Amino acid sequence: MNLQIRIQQHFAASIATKQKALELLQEPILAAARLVFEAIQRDGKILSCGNGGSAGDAQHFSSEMLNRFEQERRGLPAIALTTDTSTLTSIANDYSYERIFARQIEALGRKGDVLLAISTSGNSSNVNRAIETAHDCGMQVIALSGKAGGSMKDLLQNGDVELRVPADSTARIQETHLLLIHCICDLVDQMLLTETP
Ligand SMILES: O=C(CO)[C@@H](O)[C@H](O)[C@H](O)[C@H](O)COP(=O)(O)O
Ligand SMILES: [Zn+2]
Repeated sequence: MNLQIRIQQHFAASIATKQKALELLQEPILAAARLVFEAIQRDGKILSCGNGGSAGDAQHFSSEMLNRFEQERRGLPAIALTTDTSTLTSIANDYSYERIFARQIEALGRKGDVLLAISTSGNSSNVNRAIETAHDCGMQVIALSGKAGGSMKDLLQNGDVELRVPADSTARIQETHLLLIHCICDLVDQMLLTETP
């Protein structure tokens, strides 16, 4: 098989997924950025989590908050719950893998904080436990998902935002999640830069 055709197919599918996402997700992207902005305004923070590629996305987001995105501005409060291997391995070992994020939220989550929960299937039980615990702490949730939304969609409450990418391929969903994250970072920067002191 001509491998160049596969490259062309990957690009075409990625572009088509992003185009469809643009048509469906503009309002929820704006709502997600508002949740992040409002949390920062009330001295809250953003916790983020996900597995595999989505763990990378959780860290990508927190680094853009803590350091910066494209504009010069103060560092913003965010913690990726995916990075501390001592904490992750001890929770998984002493309790269960399902609790690796929830246990950290019990310790760190405060009313007014926001959880960025990332799962392409919506069926990762550790991410879903994190959502339940975030709600117990009085936090709102931004859910980045895909496919049919999985069990994650049934956990969301009023005030949460679901950004479900209209695709079935994990890779296409992940590529679009990163675009959504960059949109949110940019919108938050715009909101911060135009806020009246
Ligand atoms: O990056 C990829 C596949 O592109 C994988 O590492 C993928 O993230 C892992 O299989 C995850 O465990 C999938 O979890 P989820 O997106 O269904 O929550
Ligand atoms: Zn991947």
